[in-house]
Amino acid sequence: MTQSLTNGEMRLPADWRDLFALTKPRVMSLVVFTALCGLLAAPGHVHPVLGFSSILAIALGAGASGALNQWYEAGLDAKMKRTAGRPLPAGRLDPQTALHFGVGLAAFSVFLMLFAANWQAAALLTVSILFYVLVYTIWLKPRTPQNIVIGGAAGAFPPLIGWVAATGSVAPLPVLLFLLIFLWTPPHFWALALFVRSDYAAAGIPMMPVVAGEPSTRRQILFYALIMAVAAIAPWPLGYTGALYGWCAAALSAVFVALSVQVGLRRTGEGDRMQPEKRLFAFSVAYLFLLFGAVVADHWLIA
Ligand code: HEM
Ligand SMILES: CC(C)=CCC/C(C)=C/CC/C(C)=C/COP(=O)(O)OP(=O)(O)O
Repeated sequence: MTQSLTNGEMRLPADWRDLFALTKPRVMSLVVFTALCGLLAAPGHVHPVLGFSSILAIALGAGASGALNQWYEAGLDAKMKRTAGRPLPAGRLDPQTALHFGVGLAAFSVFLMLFAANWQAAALLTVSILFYVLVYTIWLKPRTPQNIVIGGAAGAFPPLIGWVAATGSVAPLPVLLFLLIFLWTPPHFWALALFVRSDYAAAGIPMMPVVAGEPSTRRQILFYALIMAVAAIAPWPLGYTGALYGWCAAALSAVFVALSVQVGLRRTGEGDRMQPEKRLFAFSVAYLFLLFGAVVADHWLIA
């Protein structure tokens, strides 16, 4: 494998870039950020090297689960416009390499966590990887439109894992943060599913807009956004965070709910370019980045 120079810029050889793409780096950036915030918001002091290694373990574990997800779904991904260009359906990577990469990285991430932090964090990391790959990808996703409601729990684990890596135990605040991501996932994903519905229909994946239709999906987005807002603000009145977090959570959640009302009260997006749905999807990502940033800022202000 040689490195190639393109336009004067050093680029990774194609196969390394494909392995990297297999880890879903853009999606996992938010997973890793929420994990880092969980670790930084925990009480006590974590040695920087051990803290860094713990977050690296979560990044590698999340990446491994993304790779295994793509290995299992290569056939489905080939049927959808959004995913047809991924390394496996596009034929740039062979399935066996992807499988070995995913399993090897998953095992390495759990051992790294075991050495860098504690067995509790390593156990939680194992559960999240298995949850995403076995419970969500293999079991629920092809069977039920509730797939992301239940399976989405996998994506809610990282801040809890970060906290447990730092402290060795669970506490109310990271459990509330788990609940927040759990309730955030349906509006995050269904906003996107509304505008790529035909992709999922073509691949025969029973996502909510395909099975229950648009109006029902819109109502459910609004429902989850409302209870998510309550869960987001709750740590403040319950005394687990201060007012800085509280006001940030209230302001950000107000915008999230306002965008969800726009999506929720629309009859149909057909005939236009689904602008409100795209706005909600984009904001959902910014929302979680900012909210978790606020958890850490609030913690440092109080500490
Ligand atoms: C089962 C739960 C979830 C499902 C089904 C889901 C699905 C998706 C899909 C299909 C995309 C489109 C872009 C792509 O394919 O790369 C996406 C984007 C994204 N998701 Fe999720 N997601 C889920 C949970 C999460 C969680 C828990 C996080 C992080 C905490 C997250 C963070 C992101 C980010 C940051 C993007 C934007 C990536 C970009 O900029 O392209 N997602 N999600
Ligand atoms: C620590 C750890 C293991 C974290 C896992 C984090 C996790 C479960 C994130 C879920 C986010 C994600 C990539 C969803 C994509 O759904 P999809 O696979 O249905 O999307 P696709 O249609 O793009 O393949």
